[in-house]
Amino acid sequence: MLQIGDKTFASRLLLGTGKYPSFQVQKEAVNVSEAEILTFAVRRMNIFDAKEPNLLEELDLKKYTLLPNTAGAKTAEEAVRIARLAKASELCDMIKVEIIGCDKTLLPDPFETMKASKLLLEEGFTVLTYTSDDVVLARQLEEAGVHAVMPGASPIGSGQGVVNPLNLQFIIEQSNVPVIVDAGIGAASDASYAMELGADGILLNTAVSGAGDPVKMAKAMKLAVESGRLSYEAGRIPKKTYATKSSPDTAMIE
Ligand SMILES: CC(=O)[C@@H](O)[C@H](O)COP(=O)(O)O
Repeated sequence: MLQIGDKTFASRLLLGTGKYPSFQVQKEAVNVSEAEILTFAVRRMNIFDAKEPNLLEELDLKKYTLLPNTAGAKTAEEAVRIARLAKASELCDMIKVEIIGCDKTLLPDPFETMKASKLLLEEGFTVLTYTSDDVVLARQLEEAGVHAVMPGASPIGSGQGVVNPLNLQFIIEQSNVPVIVDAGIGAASDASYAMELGADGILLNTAVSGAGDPVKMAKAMKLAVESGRLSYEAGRIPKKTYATKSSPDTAMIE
């Protein structure tokens, strides 16, 4: 089970809700993924046009935990304002802190991210923080009290998969809070690999919403996260330079 703050989840796949080709496909993909945590950008919520379909209105909120994020914020103050708005809507008291510091790479601003995380912790939020794969920053965020750290596998929407497995491994080894690998996953093998490294969960969006068949990819991601976790728990064999026979040399038929 994945535990974040005081909540536990059977699924270790967290799904983003942006950029699907249609509302129907979005609904089906969410369903097939069996994700229990759905993230959405508070600033992009459809609260203005009652005629437009709105996933949040259709969801069985007993089945899903909503994880609002502060996408669009460039400063801690903006992120805090967005988080308060999400809390006021009574959808959830969890918040994903996401403060972009560079428009080209969409990498997070470490200083504003730390500041916002601390302010929101003081206000009683359950804070999950999107961060780069910086090992020291991840440790300092945990020391500040965040409930989960969310290092990127690679830039948001790039689909490059895990570009720095060593840093992810260091973060995973040092962390006492869940490590959710967030952003950059491109294929099921990327998700499985990150889970095999020991990540506690994966948050992804584009790999599913932008896939040729998003519903099929949602299923693939569900299975990949599960198989990666099983493989991690089972314990992989050590890598060796040279071959080792896989059947014994003894008791051979002459
Ligand atoms: C940090 C961030 O915004 C990510 O959560 C994003 O929503 C998902 O990234 P991908 O679209 O690359 O999966």
